[in-house]
This record gives sequence, C-alpha cells and structure tokens, in this order.
Amino acid sequence: MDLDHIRQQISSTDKDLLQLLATRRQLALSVADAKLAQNKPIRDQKREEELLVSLIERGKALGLDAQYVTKIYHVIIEDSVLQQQAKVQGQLNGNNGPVCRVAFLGRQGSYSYWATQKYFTRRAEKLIEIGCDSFNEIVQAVETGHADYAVLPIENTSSGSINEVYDLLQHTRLSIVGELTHPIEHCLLGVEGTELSKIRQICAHPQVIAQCSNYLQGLSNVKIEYCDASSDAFERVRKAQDKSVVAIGGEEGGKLYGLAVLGRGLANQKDNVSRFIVVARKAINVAKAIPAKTTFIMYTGQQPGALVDALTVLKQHGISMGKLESRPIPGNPWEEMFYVDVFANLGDYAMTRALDELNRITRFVKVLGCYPSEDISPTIVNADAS
Ligand SMILES: O=C(O)C(=O)C[C@]1(C(=O)O)C=C[C@@H](O)C=C1
Repeated sequence: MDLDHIRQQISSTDKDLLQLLATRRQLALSVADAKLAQNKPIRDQKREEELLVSLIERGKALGLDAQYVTKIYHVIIEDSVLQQQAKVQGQLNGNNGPVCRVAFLGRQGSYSYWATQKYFTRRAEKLIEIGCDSFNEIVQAVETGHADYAVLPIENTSSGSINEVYDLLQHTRLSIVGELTHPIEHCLLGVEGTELSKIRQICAHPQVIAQCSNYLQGLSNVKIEYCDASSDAFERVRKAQDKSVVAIGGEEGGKLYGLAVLGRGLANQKDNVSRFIVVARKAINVAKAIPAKTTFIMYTGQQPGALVDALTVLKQHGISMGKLESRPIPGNPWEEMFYVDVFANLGDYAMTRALDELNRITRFVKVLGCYPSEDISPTIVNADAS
C-alpha cells in the first residue's frame, strides 16, 4: 500500500473516532438528565471502574495495552463529567446566553487566556475576550459591568498562593462561581535561530519568574524584564526581533507570536499546575448532584486558640478543609485574615450551621462563593484484575 492511501485510511478512521466521541458526549449529557430525575450524583466511580475494567479487557484482545486504554478513557470520562456538571449548573442558574464577556490577564496566548478558553468552551457559544494588564483591572472590569466574568489565577504548585488576588478578594463584592486547574509548562521562547549562550534579556510575568527561580538563578549576565503577562513578553520578543531577547511562557502561546521553543521544563516543580477561579457579580447555587466547594474569609481575633476554635467548628460538622491561607489585614498591622476552602455546599445543613457558629465566635465572616469542584480525580483500576 502506498503512503497516501494509508494516510487516507487513517484520516477516515479519525473522522469515525471523532463522530463516536461526539455521540458519546451527547449520550453523557442525556445521562445527566436521567440522573437529576433520579436524584443521583453526576459522578459514579463504581460505574467508571466497571467501564475501565471491561475496556482494558477488550483493549487487550485488540492488542491495545492497558495503560493506553486507561489514559484515553481518563480524558474521555473527565470531559464527560465536566460536560454534565456544566449542563446541570446551566439549568440551575440560567444559561449564560450566547455571548459571554470575560476579563483575564494578558492577551491571546497568556496562560490566563488558555484557562479562559478551557473553562468557557463548555459554557458559552461565543466569548468576548477582555484582555487586561493587571489583576486589579480584571476585577474592576466585572465590578463595573464591562465584563460578565473574570478568570484569575489564585495558586500555583511551584510559587504557591497569588497574594495579590487573595487581597483583591477581601474587598470585592464579586463572588467565586467556578474554578479550574491548568497545567503550566514554561518554555524559553525566542526568534528562530536564537542561541542560548547569547541571551542577555528574559521577559516574563513576575509569577512566571517566581515559578522558574531555580532555572533563572543558574544564569549569569542575563537581565530580567518584568512583563504584565506572558502574552506581553511574547509581543516584546516578537517586536524586538533580537536574538539576545527571549520570553518565558507556554509553547502554544509563543507559537501565536511566531516564537520558537529554545528550552522546556523551566518550572521549579515538574508538575507545575495553576488553579484559577472564576468570579462574577452574582453568586450561584451548586446542584446537589455535583461536588461543591465553598470559600470564605474570617477574622478570628488574636485571643489564644481562636483559630483552633474556628476550625473545630468545621470538624464538628464533618466539613473537610481544602486550604487555609492567611493574609495581613491592611491598616491592622500583624493581624491576619484567614481564607478557607471547604468541600461543602453552601446550601448543606451542616455548612449553614457551621457558618452560623463561626459568625458567633469570630469577629467577621464573609462567604466568597460556592462553586462546583472541577477536580475530577481519575478512577484508578488494577489493570491486571481484568
Ligand atoms: O454512566 C454514567 O453514569 C455517566 O455519567 C457516564 C460516565 C462516562 O462518561 O462513562 C461519566 C461519569 C460517571 O462518573 C460515570 C460514567
């Protein structure tokens, strides 16, 4: 068989695969309706386990190894769960309508740009992208009604919490309505033909610089140029057309600016992932069928054991905490505001009771939002069991 002919067959098989994936996605969306009608949760890990075991077995008979089949189905099932969650949430809170205006950091190609695309493809037919130069500008865009939503990075596995965003949340009336995680793969990007030994300037966002600090410490004679976003760094390098100037950012983003990859894996942590939050003017409800997270801030005061007492309230109501972060309160030196993420729905009886008690024993409590958890941990099966 000649190459063209084999490629035609591959293309035709791929077309069939896509059609099957689209059909599977539609079926998953119908499952969501059936589950709501029966008051069942969207995620059913027992079903996923049975499915994976049987698919691994079938795969083996077809010469496909267990790891390959598992990897593909983890992606398919994650998509299926997220599609169902978005549908159920849309029905509960009212769909967004065809057009959604979303504010984010940078322009096309920034990490926030990709996170925005990822989150809203399931939720809006058309996006109006409102690129901003600072976190403050992003929040203001929603507060003033210029944008419907904002996407903000809140923490990263290499650099930790993004304090500027935490501080903005203390004072805004916006609510957290969603979250997502996005892998951040930092690359060194420059114009074609750039030699590593000739680099004299690196352009990057301060968060990116923090996440690549180990790599950057190893360089000498290189000036760091702080940029508003990765897309800003790409634009500077594209404009300069100078082989001594490079940017750090994502490969996909760099490509949009015609930049070539000169190095990969620059982050301090191998698994460099950012968590983003989505904020809006109006709080949402989270369907009972979906795992929810609630984020609130509290000021306990400084009396001995105040924080322990507050956390004990959560324990007494069987509420698990995902994150506890403290930030200074502006104007009150050495006093701290605590940010708490819990795995609970604001509408749950236990959560309502816990918040009532926290309101009683602390000086200040403010709920920042209740939103669907998008942390779809993959179901792991023992491939040998099949
Ligand atoms: O069968 C279901 O209950 C589905 O929702 C479909 C599906 C899948 O995509 O196969 C998705 C999520 C569930 O956790 C289990 C399986």
